[in-house]
Amino acid sequence: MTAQLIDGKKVSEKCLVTVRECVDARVARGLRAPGLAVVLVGDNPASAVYVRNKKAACEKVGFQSFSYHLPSQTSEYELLNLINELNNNDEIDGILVQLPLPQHIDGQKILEKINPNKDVDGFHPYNVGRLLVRMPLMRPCTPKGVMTLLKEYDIDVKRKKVTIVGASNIVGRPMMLEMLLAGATPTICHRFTENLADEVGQADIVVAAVGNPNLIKGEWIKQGAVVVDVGINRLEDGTLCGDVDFAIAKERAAWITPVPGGVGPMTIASLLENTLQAAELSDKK
Ligand SMILES: Nc1nc2c(c(=O)[nH]1)N[C@@H](CN(C=O)c1ccc(C(=O)N[C@@H](CCC(=O)O)C(=O)O)cc1)CN2
Repeated sequence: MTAQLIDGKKVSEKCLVTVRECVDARVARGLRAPGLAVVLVGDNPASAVYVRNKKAACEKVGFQSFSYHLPSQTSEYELLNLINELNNNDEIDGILVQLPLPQHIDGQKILEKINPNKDVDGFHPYNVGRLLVRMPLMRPCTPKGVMTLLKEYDIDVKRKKVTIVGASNIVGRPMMLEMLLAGATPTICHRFTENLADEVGQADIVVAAVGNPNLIKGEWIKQGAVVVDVGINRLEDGTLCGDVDFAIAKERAAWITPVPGGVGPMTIASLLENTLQAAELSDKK
């Protein structure tokens, strides 16, 4: 079997067109375009690329973007003050603090300072808790993007065994909650999991989100499984690869996401959808 590719770039572009149409309709009704504040602290080169791409995407859909690039020595107190200002600014519907933050800043404290209604990353414990109790509001972007991708390709997750590899707060854990909400039976694997190969081998759907190049061996994949690779790893030669050994996995899977061009672009598409949703919430205030 050779897997069919799940094209995240194509699906993300379709999502952007839909967001653009909603923005145009809002503006035609006399409402303002949604506003997204993008906060970057320090000079992490990968973060700078992601932030640039997020701002470019805002422009494409007609959002107003507000940029805050702060020096790496910015204190936690200064950053908390900025978040407070953004929380109180009525032109700003969504606040995004690019991760990772410099080590001297307590990232969790910063994320918890964001007004949950403006938390377009969906990382605030309020929003994670809402997903847990089946009342999602702002849904974490990467897991939401994965669910959108699967839906777009008519890949039904209900009743399926899903193995998620990686238990991070931003991908693995909310991914498990999304899968549970959608009627799948998720298993989450982490650094203490014994016999990862068996857990992966039993899965109808594998979601890899560890950030470890080729950790998931192609031979582990069950014939006909769906493989979603969230890992984005830059190799020494500058090329990108995922967490799954793509060359072998694609010979066993029915469907597979490439890296790049798979889940990554969906993260940004979900961010824009969440920002639009936040603007609509704020209209109702
Ligand atoms: N505040 C946040 N910080 C981080 C998040 C997040 O969702 N919110 N996720 C990641 C980084 N990230 C978004 O911020 C992100 C990563 C990758 C992509 C993407 O489109 N990747 C491309 C390849 C791009 C490249 O050439 O490097 C792809 O996979 O095709 C978008 C967003 C950590 N921080």
